[in-house]
Amino acid sequence: MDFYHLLPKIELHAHLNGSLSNSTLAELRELKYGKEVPSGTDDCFYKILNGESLTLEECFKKFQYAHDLTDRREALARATERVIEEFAKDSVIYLELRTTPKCTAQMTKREYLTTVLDVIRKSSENQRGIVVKLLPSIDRSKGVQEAMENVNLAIELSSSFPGLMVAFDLSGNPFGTTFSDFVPALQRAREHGFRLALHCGEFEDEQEVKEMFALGVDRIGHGTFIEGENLAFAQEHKIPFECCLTSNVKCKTVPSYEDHHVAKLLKLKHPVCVCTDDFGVFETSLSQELKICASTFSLTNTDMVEMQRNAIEYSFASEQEKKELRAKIEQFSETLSKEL
Ligand SMILES: CNc1ncnc2c1ncn2[C@@H]1O[C@H](COP(=O)(O)O)[C@@H](O)[C@H]1O
Ligand SMILES: [Zn+2]
Repeated sequence: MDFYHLLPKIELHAHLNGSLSNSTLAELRELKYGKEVPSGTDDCFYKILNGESLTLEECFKKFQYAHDLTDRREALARATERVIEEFAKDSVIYLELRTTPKCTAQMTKREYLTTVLDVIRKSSENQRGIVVKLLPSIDRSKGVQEAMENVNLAIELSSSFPGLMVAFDLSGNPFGTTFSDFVPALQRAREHGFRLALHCGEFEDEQEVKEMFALGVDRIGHGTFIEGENLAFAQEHKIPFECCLTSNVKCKTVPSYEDHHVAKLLKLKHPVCVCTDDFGVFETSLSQELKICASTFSLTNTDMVEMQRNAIEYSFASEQEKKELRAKIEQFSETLSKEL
């Protein structure tokens, strides 16, 4: 089996509903609508079911499908299980999964969040060799009131799920929203012990990045357009970047793998971790992302092991968990050096 698959990996930036593979979508579709693919099913889902290649626009439709198919507890639980299983199958040993709690016709936001948390708790009880944490997300497009609702809900539930919700994410379509409006909610999360892993500098807005830094960001999601003074600040404070290569190339926020900003960060020896973002939507895996990173920037296997070792330090795992994760990487590294 190949090195990237076997390498014990750390995933720090993955959205639950973007991480549903084609087979998971097919399974959830059957759960909701039955075996028959009804006539009139749009071509795109038909392509997904048949594993045909998709255009970018069709890839983005997967978010809509995913949201439709995870609108009730059983389906959401199944989706969460599948995502954890597929990361574990890819030798991911630590996963920080993020999701926006949603209120649907069939469930409340509280039910949404407890469903996901219950599955995560069970997955660690089953000892699948993967540690999973949850980062509740704030979807910017849903507005400030929902943001505060999410924070209050997470605060309320955190004592029932100790150690599982470690940080808050801010994501979603940023256009037409103002970051400062979300500061009170994020500040409240912070005061209650949540770290902040925000989508930051995903588009060009120097001022917004400054405001995020002023609030305090523990990790930067993407950071595509962080340059100049802001980059200097990130360097001074050693704020890690979560770099999602295929996501950025497919969304065209970077022109190519070669031109991805991770190149600049690697050169600066700035803390970075390579992540998938939405492996279902962008049809990738963490192994594949690491392989692309290594081959594009001529990194060795030793460099890639080191990248995973470093990612442990950027994670929001507890000290005990970090110790156990480090041991797994060391064990792999020793086996590797014996084979050489
Ligand atoms: C491509 N780059 C991105 N930039 C910003 N937000 C993104 C994103 N990819 C995903 N999301 C956010 O995650 C949601 C899906 O997962 P959940 O329903 O929360 O589990 C999307 O609806 C969007 O809000
Ligand atoms: Zn993201």
